[in-house]
Amino acid sequence: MLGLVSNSPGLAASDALKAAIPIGIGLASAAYLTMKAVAGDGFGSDKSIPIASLRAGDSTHDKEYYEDQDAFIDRCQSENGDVFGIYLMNKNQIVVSGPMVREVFMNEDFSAGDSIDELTSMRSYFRSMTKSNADLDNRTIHELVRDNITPYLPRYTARIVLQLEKNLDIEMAKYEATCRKEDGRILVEKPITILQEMVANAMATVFVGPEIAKDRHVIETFIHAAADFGKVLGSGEARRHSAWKSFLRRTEHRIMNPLHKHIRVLVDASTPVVLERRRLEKEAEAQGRVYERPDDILQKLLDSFDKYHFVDLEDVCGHLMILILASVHTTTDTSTNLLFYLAAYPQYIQTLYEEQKEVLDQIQKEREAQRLELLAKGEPIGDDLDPSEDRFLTAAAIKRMAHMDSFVREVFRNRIDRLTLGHKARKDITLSNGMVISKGVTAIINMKSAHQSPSQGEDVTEFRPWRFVGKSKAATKAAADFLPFGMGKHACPGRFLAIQELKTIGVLMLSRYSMLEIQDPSKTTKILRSRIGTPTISGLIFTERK
Ligand code: HEM
Repeated sequence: MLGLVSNSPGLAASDALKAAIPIGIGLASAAYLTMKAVAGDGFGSDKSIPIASLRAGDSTHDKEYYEDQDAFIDRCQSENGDVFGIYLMNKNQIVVSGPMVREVFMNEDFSAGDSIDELTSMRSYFRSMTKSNADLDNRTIHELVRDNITPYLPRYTARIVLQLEKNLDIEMAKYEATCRKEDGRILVEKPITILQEMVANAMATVFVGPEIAKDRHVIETFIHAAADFGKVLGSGEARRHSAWKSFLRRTEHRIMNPLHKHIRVLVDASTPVVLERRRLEKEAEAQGRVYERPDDILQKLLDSFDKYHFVDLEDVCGHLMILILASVHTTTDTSTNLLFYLAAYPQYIQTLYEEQKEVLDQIQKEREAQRLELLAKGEPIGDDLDPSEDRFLTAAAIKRMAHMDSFVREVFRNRIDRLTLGHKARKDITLSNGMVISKGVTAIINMKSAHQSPSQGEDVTEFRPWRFVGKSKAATKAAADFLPFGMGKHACPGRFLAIQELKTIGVLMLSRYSMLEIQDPSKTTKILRSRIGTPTISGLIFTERK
């Protein structure tokens, strides 16, 4: 979900605002504007919450924040403590830091959905894509992932890995043919295009099954839906619209939702397949056989049609579309970013490569031992112990790669926006320090306070990829010290799939390439700290493993 919102760069909102504010504001008028912001709208009535001062010449906090997020937060926190007001992204918000972060995530009267909707009117789009489950706080989308993807992940893994591998080879072959440099070095100017193909194909094979995923239109939908959506979501100005304009905008969304054409693609591609599945099921029933159900999310949703109150196939595809929006772009973006981290820190590649060899060696030995034991007992060796599969990247193998897991977690820790995941108060809420966040006000999370707290270990401002090895801190563990997936009841249910894909992509890349280099090293810092959804601004050079 995050990616959808972040598609709209934060600066665009401040740019829009800048246009409305006279240039050349001095210290005095800046102070006036701060006061106006406080009194005018949104901070609420609790005067004990301090408002961060504005830098001389600034009319909002956007510029200072985006110039150096860490320095901005350090200044504000040292001047105001853990809870303070800021004017960012066209909006008055209360920054919540440290131990109180947990209180925001765990209190159901704070709503991340309300906050995103205020910025983007996203819900009106979603409502126009589905025919059921219109209730604001409906948990269906969460449950679809929790109940139909996560528990079956080990079963889906073989298909996901195969698809990632296949598309990596197809895409790299294109570059090898046209962009091969000397010494086995291959320049890829837009690495995200490789990851788009890999992730879209892997997600499609699980979401709609291999047959429907063969349809190129379906893959294009998986790749482009989030970007098309991002274009119409806007950058936050919607919130400033009058009630009348907001109404018009919502009506427009219902009629001109660009995602309707993507839903049509899914419906058209899946209709014949679903009909054929029905026919085969009936045939099996008539012959007294057990129908072997296809193993994909579409089938699982059809099997639970009544449970989820679906209306028809179009409705099912609308729900699938929301899952696509939540999953494909976020995973594509973060896996592309992972490659840039591998390129920026080449000194860690050998350890990661050795780890994958060691894990696969170990699994091969264990399977050999199991086969020998069965032989010794005179028992048959099943297909599950087929020696040709000894070195497959199974879910269990990927799970054992502790260094890769720690690397991925550290990438998230390092990259994350320092202020994000706003939650809007649905009523006046008193924090444990006695401060009250008023109804309608957004509490925004100080990620720096969570991700750079002393509990993270040494050198918290540095990238230390083995920070979490040997600790019980898996990259999937959503908690107060790791918040890229949120935490609590609404924590991203797709994180298990996302992390598994990210680790697999890292493993596959390093099994084929011994080194990655950033084509334009001057962009390194900017890329490593880029927001989810921002375009990659440099190519990557891949060196083939000999
Ligand atoms: C790297 C990839 C991903 C990132 C960074 C990410 C991040 C997030 C975040 C921050 C939230 C909001 C959590 C909160 O409100 O506390 C969220 C919610 C959600 N995500 Fe993800 N996500 C990713 C991948 C996925 C995938 C692969 C799926 C589906 C297969 C998915 C499905 C969802 C859903 C359904 C929600 C809404 C949960 C709710 O409101 O209860 N996400 N995600």
